[in-house]
Amino acid sequence: MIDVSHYTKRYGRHEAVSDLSFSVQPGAVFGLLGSNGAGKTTTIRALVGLTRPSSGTVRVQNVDVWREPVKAKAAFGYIPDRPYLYGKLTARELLRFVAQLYRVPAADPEIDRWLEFFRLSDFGNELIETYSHGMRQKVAIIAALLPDPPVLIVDEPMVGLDPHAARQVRELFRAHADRGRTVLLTTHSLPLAEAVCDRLVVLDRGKVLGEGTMDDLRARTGTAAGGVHGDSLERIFFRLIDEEQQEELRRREAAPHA
Ligand SMILES: Nc1ncnc2c1ncn2[C@@H]1O[C@H](COP(=O)(O)OP(=O)(O)OP(=O)(O)O)[C@@H](O)[C@H]1O
Repeated sequence: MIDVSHYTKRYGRHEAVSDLSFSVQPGAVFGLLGSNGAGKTTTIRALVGLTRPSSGTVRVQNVDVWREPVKAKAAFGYIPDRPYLYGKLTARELLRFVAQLYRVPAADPEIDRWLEFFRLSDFGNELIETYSHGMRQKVAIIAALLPDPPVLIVDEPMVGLDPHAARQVRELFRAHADRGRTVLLTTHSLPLAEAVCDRLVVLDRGKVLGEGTMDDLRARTGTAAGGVHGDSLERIFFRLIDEEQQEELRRREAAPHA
């Protein structure tokens, strides 16, 4: 599970994320949505131990990421938006290295299976520096999933993937959660979020505009309920952003010199 409690991140006087709280239970895919600069990557970086919170706590599998980083990091796989992979290793070498770090038993057949799954078998012994962007992204996804982590944290997973791979990855995330694991992802793809996420939080300029299931968000925004027949996430998303902009306008009119 993932637990974010009153998380705030400040850069100088700028508050990138303000008092964000949410939790994700095993078996669920949770989507973190928002406009550019909303604070999605900042939140993910706190959760994976890369950017220290200004206040609040972030926990993975009941372990505080900033108090017990090694224990927390053993519990999650992380797919960054711009993965760094060792270019002078082949995909097989890199994946064996990951398997050793995470003590994955009998990893070689598993690595072969993953390479085959992503149509990379013919390239498994080529240096990663020769790979296309999408091929690197696939290797990063395999590296995160190879240890079968209880928690998977994903920042913008679909960038650079072809439509076939994008569908595979979408199904992988769903299947991972359906096996009792926890998945958190950020994405700008509203159709992806709508297809795989059980719950969502919509952020804008560091603040939560809405949180819950699709039907919770429909109720919150007054859009039409009704499961798959209800209003789309796109409509809900724009309604939330629109409401926030009108609210901002009212605040400015009330205090023009603030
Ligand atoms: N290292 C940093 N120093 C100063 N400000 C930063 C830093 N990293 C992020 N920010 C600021 O924090 C805010 C949130 O950025 P973040 O990268 O989390 O947004 P995002 O929701 O992931 O956006 P995008 O969809 O564009 O990737 C932005 O205003 C950004 O300028």
